[in-house]
Amino acid sequence: MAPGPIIVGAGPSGLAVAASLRRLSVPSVILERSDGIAELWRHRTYDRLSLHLPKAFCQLPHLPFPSHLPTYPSKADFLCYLHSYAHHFSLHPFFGCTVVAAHFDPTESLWRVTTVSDLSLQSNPPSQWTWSDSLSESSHSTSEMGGLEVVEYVSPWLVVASGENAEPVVPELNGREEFKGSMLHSSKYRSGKEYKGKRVLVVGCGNSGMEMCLDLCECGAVPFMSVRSGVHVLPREMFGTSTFGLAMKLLKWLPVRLVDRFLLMVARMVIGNTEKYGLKRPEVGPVELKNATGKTPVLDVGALSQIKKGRIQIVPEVESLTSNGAKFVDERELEFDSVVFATGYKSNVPTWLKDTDFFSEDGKPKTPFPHGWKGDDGLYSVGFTGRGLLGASADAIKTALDIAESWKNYPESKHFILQTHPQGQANNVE
Ligand SMILES: Cc1cc2nc3c(=O)[nH]c(=O)nc-3n(C[C@H](O)[C@H](O)[C@H](O)COP(=O)(O)OP(=O)(O)OC[C@H]3O[C@@H](n4cnc5c(N)ncnc54)[C@H](O)[C@@H]3O)c2cc1C
Ligand SMILES: NC(=O)C1=CN([C@@H]2O[C@H](COP(=O)(O)OP(=O)(O)OC[C@H]3O[C@@H](n4cnc5c(N)ncnc54)[C@H](OP(=O)(O)O)[C@@H]3O)[C@@H](O)[C@H]2O)C=CC1
Ligand SMILES: O=C(O)C(=O)Cc1c[nH]c2ccccc12
Repeated sequence: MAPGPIIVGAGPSGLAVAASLRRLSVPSVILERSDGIAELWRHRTYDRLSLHLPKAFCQLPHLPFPSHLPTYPSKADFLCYLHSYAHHFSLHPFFGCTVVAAHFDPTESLWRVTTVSDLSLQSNPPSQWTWSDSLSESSHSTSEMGGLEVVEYVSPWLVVASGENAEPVVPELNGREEFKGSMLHSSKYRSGKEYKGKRVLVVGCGNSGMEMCLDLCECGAVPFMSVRSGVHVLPREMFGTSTFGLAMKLLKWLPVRLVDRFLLMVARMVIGNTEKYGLKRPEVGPVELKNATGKTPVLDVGALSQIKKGRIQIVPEVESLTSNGAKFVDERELEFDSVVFATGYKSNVPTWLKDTDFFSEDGKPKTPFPHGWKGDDGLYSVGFTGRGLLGASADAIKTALDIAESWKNYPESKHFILQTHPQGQANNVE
């Protein structure tokens, strides 16, 4: 029996909800598949990554970024902040614990969460802990599975914080097996240094595709960017302030469509007509599209000027890969040394969360923002709003307040307090 809510994922969302709970004196258990916090940011992002939104829009609840950090902190700055956040709130996730199944047990009104634990990733395997309650002993069942251990955790509350970007999406292009060069997803791309002098096809023109093309360019490679349905490119800043911040301010007073018209008008003045370079704009405006589909506008950090100079070449949708390159839907055929798929990510919730219709097939809550954070029977989702870290923080605060209320009313006899945890792992409240 977990000593409080079970949180799946130790990314920014999981840490934010655990910290918010801790401030309300509610202990929690964070289950994380990786060997440390924020696996996406540590292991699945390119070297030159920095926040595209000003730090004020990316900080987690109850602890601002240090003032000495630049407006757009680097990946290293952000990771440093997340580590100090976990330290500040004494959060100790259980690492190496992949949640493989979770379901609500209506007879006991409890969530049963099955994990496969990779002991090599854990400094402190959960099975070493002792629990104060007799019930907890009976329900904390473990069994060995080769080098792995299967552990079931049980709690009245389950917080899904496994992320919208949990798994890479790679399209099943015709001819994939024939292509002889290297192929990888953007989550495996680190730097353009490895591609000096190479012709690289980047499939996808979101923030990842754009920035990797820029990186390739700066490292002496020859990038081509394949654009399928189009993209809104906006300058990162307008009138000396961040475009995102300005849009947020305008949205307080004006309808979305008017804000979009304003952003597109200023964007045209600042960066020109992007359609001229093969970057078709979607019919729907950038904010409306983000709200409706989660598709993020690109905030330009330099790629556009390389596109204008012809150093990043725009190509249409890929029709198929060939042994030494790709064919495009306009029948052109070009040679490439490597293909990088900047084709986005998906949630993995449908693979492990069973018997609930709270999440849809794409692994995100069915109920639209801002109401998608709370399901039935003590189920919560944090970080699935399509609104980045700002949305995750808002979810975390609401979730923690709601759980704290129900925790208060939960019979004292059922508060299972983890008495000893030799290496001090759980987010226990003294
Ligand atoms: C390249 C990139 C740059 C971004 N930049 C920004 C930005 O500048 N600003 C912004 O607001 N947003 C940005 N985002 C959006 C991003 O989603 C958020 O920054 C943030 O990482 C979301 O936090 P999260 O905790 O919800 O998800 P994640 O960071 O993905 O964390 C989820 C955690 O859950 C773990 N997990 C997943 N499945 C399981 C499982 N079954 N069992 C156990 N653990 C599991 C993962 O290992 C991971 O540690 C960016 C995204 C990407 C890909
Ligand atoms: N510093 C920052 O703030 C950064 C933030 N991010 C964020 O990370 C998240 C993921 O971004 P990203 O990795 O760019 O992914 P996105 O989902 O934003 O973009 C995916 C791109 O791949 C294209 N695509 C998908 N499938 C195919 C296919 N089968 N054939 C051709 N093209 C395809 C999409 O085109 P189509 O529109 O046609 O589907 C789109 O251009 C976003 O929220 C983004 O904002 C990423 C990088 C930096
Ligand atoms: O990365 C995301 O999906 C975010 O929500 C943060 C973000 C990065 N670039 C943006 C541009 C417009 C709106 C949000 C973002």
